[in-house]
This record gives sequence, C-alpha cells and structure tokens, in this order.
Amino acid sequence: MEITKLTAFIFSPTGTTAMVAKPLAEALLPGARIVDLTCADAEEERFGPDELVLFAAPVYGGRIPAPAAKRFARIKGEGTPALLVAVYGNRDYDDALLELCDLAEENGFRPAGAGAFLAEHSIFHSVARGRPDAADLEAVRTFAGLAREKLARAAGAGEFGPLAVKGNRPYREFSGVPLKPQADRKCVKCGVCAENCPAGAIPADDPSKTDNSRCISCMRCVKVCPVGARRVNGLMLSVAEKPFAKKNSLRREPEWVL
Ligand SMILES: Cc1cc2nc3c(=O)[nH]c(=O)nc-3n(C[C@H](O)[C@H](O)[C@H](O)COP(=O)(O)O)c2cc1C
Repeated sequence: MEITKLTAFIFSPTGTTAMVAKPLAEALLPGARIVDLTCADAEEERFGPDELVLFAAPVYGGRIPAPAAKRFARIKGEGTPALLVAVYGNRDYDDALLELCDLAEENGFRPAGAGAFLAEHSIFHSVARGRPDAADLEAVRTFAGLAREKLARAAGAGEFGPLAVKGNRPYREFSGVPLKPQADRKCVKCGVCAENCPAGAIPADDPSKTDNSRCISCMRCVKVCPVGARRVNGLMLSVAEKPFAKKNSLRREPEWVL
C-alpha cells in the first residue's frame, strides 16, 4: 500500500517524546502533519484506510498518561494503519506500548508497528541524560525505514496481524507520584504555566497555586516557567533520585515490533 498522508498525534509535556516522534514522522513521510495534543483537547477526527497515523506518548508508571489516552481516544480510524511510539526514561515501559496498541485497535486502527524509545527522565534528569542522542535518532530512522517497507509490501492494513508487543493485561496500576511542582516566591503570576498545564491543574486566576489532585507531575510547568518559580521539593527529589538513578543506570536501547 502506498501511504500518501501521515498524521502524527503527539503528547509530550517536556518535549522529548516530540524529539523522537517528529523525526520519525519526517522520515516516514516528509511534510507529515504534526498535531500536538499536549495541552489542546483533540478535535474528533476520522481517518480512512489509505492514510497512516502515528500516536506518540511518554511512559508514566509503565502506562500512557491519562490525558494522552483520553485525547487519543477521540481519533478514529477505519482499518487505518497506525504506528505506536512510547518514550521512556530508562526504567521500563512495562504495559505502555500494549496500552497504546489496544487503544488504537479499539478506535478502528490496525497497528502496523510499535516502538519504545529512550529519553532523559523528565523527573530524574540524571537518568538517561541527553537522550535521545545520535544513536537513538539513528534507531528512529531505522524503525521508519522498516515500517515503510512493511507498509509498501502490504496490499492493505487488513493483512497486519496482532503485534507481539511486550506487556500484560490488566495493565500495571499507576496512581501518580508524590512529586508535585509548586510555585515559589519568584512567581509573577504571568499564567504561562496555567496555559501550558496538560491536566488543568494550575488555576488561570491564580497560577501560584497547584491543584495536587489534578497534577500529573509531568514537569511541563517547571520547564515553561519564564522566571524559574516552579519546582518540586528539592529534598524529596534528591532523596528519591539517588536510589532510582543507581537502579536504572544501565543504558537501555530502543526496541520495536513490526
Ligand atoms: C509522572 C512520570 C512518570 C514516569 N514514569 C516512567 C516509567 O514508568 N518508566 C520510565 O522509564 N520513565 C518514566 N518517566 C520518564 C518519562 O517517560 C520520560 O522522561 C519521557 O521522555 C518524558 O516525555 P516528555 O519529554 O515528552 O514529557 C516518567 C515521567 C513522569 C513525569
């Protein structure tokens, strides 16, 4: 089948999932349409069997972040081939890729390939620091080439059997991490964090507050704050980071199934 249209739906609070998904989309089909669903609610959209759709999200607690799953579920296929990408911070991706594949199938897509790629850990920055690196991006291009060959060989997405993606059902339970960024006295209430929060956890009328019950600890507010006023408790972070970094120091490599 010849793919002439590709749309990539990306959820990427601190931008590393996008650092993998954008070059992947470009390698699959130059000029691919990129839709950033990190903050925006997805418009309901439908795709036909001759288009290709890419879904990319980070791994949170071995799962797909709840807002990403909610937004992806509004995108519908009709036997449309899909590629699924999970990006994780060198611990494990557990059931995240399986969850993405299941979600795609439930919404009318035929998974043609699924890959797990590496990026710097968005909470514990010493883990997988600097990734995706040149070798990771080379792996992205290899995956793109193999996926393109698979699609070109097939007469239609109906030929694609189930992918042998790692993971278990029921999926791993994940109820969040206790590290919720707060604003300190530097906060000028500019509202950039509130506009950018994927979970609606920062009130627009008082951006110095955080609704901890909504916060998904994605660290986007820490990244976008123009005055460096948002951060997690430094003591809690360093106490948690040391053993975590030690346990997850061995470099993991990208892997995929096609
Ligand atoms: C709340 C939270 C949970 C995470 N859970 C995992 C995990 O289970 N396994 C892992 O390897 N990395 C985990 N990470 C790291 C992210 O998957 C990784 O840094 C990813 O590249 C972030 O993507 P982004 O830059 O697009 O936001 C977690 C990060 C956050 C914020």
